[in-house]
Amino acid sequence: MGGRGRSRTQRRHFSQSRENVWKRPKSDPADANPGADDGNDAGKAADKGSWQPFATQNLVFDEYYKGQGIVSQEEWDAFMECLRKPLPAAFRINSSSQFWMDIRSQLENDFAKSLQAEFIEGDEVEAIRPLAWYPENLAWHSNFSRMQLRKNQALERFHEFLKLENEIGNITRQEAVSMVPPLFLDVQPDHFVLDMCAAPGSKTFQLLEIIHRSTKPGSLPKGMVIANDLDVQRCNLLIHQTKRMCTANLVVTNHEAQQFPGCRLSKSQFDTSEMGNQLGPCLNQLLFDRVLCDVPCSGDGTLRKAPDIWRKWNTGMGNGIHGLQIQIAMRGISLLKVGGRMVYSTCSMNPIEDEAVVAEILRKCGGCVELLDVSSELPQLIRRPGLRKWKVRDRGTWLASYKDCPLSRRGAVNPSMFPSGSSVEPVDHSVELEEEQQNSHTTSSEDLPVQLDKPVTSANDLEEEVSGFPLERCMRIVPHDQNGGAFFIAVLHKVGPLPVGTVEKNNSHQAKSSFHIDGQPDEAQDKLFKDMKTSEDFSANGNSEKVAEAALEACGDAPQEGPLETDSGNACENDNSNGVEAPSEQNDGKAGGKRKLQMQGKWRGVDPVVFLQDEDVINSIKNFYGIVDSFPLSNHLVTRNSETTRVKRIYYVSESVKELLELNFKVGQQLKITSIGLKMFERQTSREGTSAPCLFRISSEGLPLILPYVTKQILEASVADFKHLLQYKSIKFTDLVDAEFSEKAAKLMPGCCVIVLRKDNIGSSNPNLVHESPIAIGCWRGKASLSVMVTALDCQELLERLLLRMEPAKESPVQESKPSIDANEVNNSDCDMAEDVEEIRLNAEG
Ligand SMILES: C[S@@+](CC[C@H](N)C(=O)[O-])C[C@H]1O[C@@H](n2cnc3c(N)ncnc32)[C@H](O)[C@@H]1O
Repeated sequence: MGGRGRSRTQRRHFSQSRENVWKRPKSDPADANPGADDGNDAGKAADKGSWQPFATQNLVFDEYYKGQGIVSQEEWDAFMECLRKPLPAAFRINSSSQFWMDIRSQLENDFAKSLQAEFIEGDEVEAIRPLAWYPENLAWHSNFSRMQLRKNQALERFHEFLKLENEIGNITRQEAVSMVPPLFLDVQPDHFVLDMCAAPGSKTFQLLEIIHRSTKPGSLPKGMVIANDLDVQRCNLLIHQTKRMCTANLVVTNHEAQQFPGCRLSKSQFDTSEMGNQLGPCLNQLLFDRVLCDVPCSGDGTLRKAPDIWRKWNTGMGNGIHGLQIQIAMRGISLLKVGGRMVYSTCSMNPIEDEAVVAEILRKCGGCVELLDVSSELPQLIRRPGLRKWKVRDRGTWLASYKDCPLSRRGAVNPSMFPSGSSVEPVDHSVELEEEQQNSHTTSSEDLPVQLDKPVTSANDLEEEVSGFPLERCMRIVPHDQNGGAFFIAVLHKVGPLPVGTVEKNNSHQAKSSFHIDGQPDEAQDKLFKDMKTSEDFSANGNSEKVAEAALEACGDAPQEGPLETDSGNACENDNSNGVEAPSEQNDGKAGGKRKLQMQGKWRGVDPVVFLQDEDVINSIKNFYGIVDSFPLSNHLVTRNSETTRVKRIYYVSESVKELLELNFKVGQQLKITSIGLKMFERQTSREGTSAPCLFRISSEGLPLILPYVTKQILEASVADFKHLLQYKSIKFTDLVDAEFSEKAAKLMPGCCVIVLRKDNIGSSNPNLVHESPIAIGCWRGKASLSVMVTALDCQELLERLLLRMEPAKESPVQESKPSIDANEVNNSDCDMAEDVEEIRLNAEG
């Protein structure tokens, strides 16, 4: 359980990322979209002021992908027709949720049947179905678009179910194809995993689920996930997403992935005997068993859910980001252990962002990395082999080889974009180049419709290069094969250490070429590049921000919209209670720093990470809740505030994360950590809270982990009392049904306590519902009553789950007699924990 709401700020970010919405065109679509003048209804909007659907045609796009041979000529129409249709909704059941089996059973036994009967009469298409290639029926495809779900009255019950479960954190709405990359990583529970470009976190969530897969309640896996993203606001979305998972094995960082720190101890720092005792053998530097490299890209695989890409799409998008993609991937390879696996993926169909990048990795790594043939893995997933032939298109001209590229364009076109990857012989072209630049008019921009009329080399006239690498082992998922989006995936295996200097060698050329922004005249680009070079902000890789920013708009897995709720708790000690808004210096979007890497201040925009060493605090918590020694607290608790007297939240970190932190301290805090561990304890702020014997309450997020180790302040409740608590939020001791429970509750110390649903009460009649972990909630023992400390939404969900489990008995909490005291009265009059309860209630109300 735990608060799963979203703050107002976050709601704004979410709504800005809405997909498939109708938008008022900023300018006449015909200005930017050749399709608008080409029989495209949408483009013919006579009334510029009216709301128009997105145009779903772009002639440059057509020409480009026909030329690249992404699909055969015979399939072209089916491919395009599918791309123009809205994307059906897909979602995943979070296997870490306590109720995942209940939810799966509800989908299989209830919705799959009722929706089918209601909507698809006589039709063979299923209304909803599990994705055959996803393990254990955990991922689902629905044949309804998000628009249909929102608008169709008859789908209301299903839509409400999706919204509630999504908000609670029991399901995650995620594009089906975006679920694929983590499945090819072969992650094990003891693996150290780096998710290089992780926000908003859909795949991070999957990775965490996998490492937690076989852990028992109350225990933690040996592995960990570091989820990194350049964009601090998107990092906050990721923190929010993953907060729904009870994990102490996650670290969120905010770096340019291509510069991700290696945290390598110098020889002098590395005292073998000391390290041997304190750190695992791999932690003299940061190396990973698995790396997910889901890079920023042009995002044209998401056209179905982000139709504005039709208008924006041009060949410069892919060409412009190719260099950055190589840099990120190469950094990933260098951080990968020998023997480790890296998945490179994009939500773009463009070979320049896909096969060309993979080929360049293989070229640079010179035999130390191999491209794996994974054709036997996930056999039910329909995919196409990667291409070995493709061409480069620059400014409306097809180029088959780098030698065809005019000198003036060699800043923007890179040898690595071509299948052979070969550069021309290194000749000094500076004089020729100067002449060419003087004579040329470089103001025409690429791909604009007017350019289409000029004679260009036809794609078929070119003598194509063919890559010597087995790129057919890459996978391209195309929309019409499975009625989904498009994705590209390559699985790489590091078989030996990289030759020294591999990563740095070619960066300068790529840094410049990746800085190409479509439509910018060469001089302008050069100037921009020079300006950046001289500006303080520019690092060797600073280019990424600009290019990534353009690509960000298009990148997949945009956060989903839905009704929102707030709750406290990301890892920033200074945050306001919503848990999403980072400290003000971090989030100053108005100052233009919206998508910037935060570098200001001593801690570069984030709060310090500090091990909680205050024995008094630790002992008071330990004694109050009777936490047994087998649950180690010392060296596992961290705060984000160096002044222990002002600590608000205490986070629990796994053994692996603890070791990582120790290493990070030793290397001078190279890692910029925005979030770490699991929020376990929170300081009481209400008047009554501060006078309780223990100043810290157990947080909802941390409760499932610590529950088996709590021996004091914990009581078992009958189903009736448990339900009443969820229903009325606060109950006087005298109103509790079970007299023994009432007596015990009155004898608890004032302050936070844990109420566990007595196990034999429910679920026994349903053989599908075998649950190991008990159902428990945090409560507050006040002067004369018990009050729940979970959000209204969580209470609602728990009540519904209990009701479903007890269905054979047809018991309904709503039909039962109400205790004599109303929850509101209790909250106001008894004033138990008034502030906290009020805060929870307000949060729940959004
Ligand atoms: C395709 S999205 C990642 C989606 C994510 N893996 C998921 O499944 O939710 C690409 C991400 O890369 C981030 N990004 C862009 N440039 C970056 C860079 N140089 N280093 C790290 N992240 C970057 C963007 O902020 C964006 O969140």
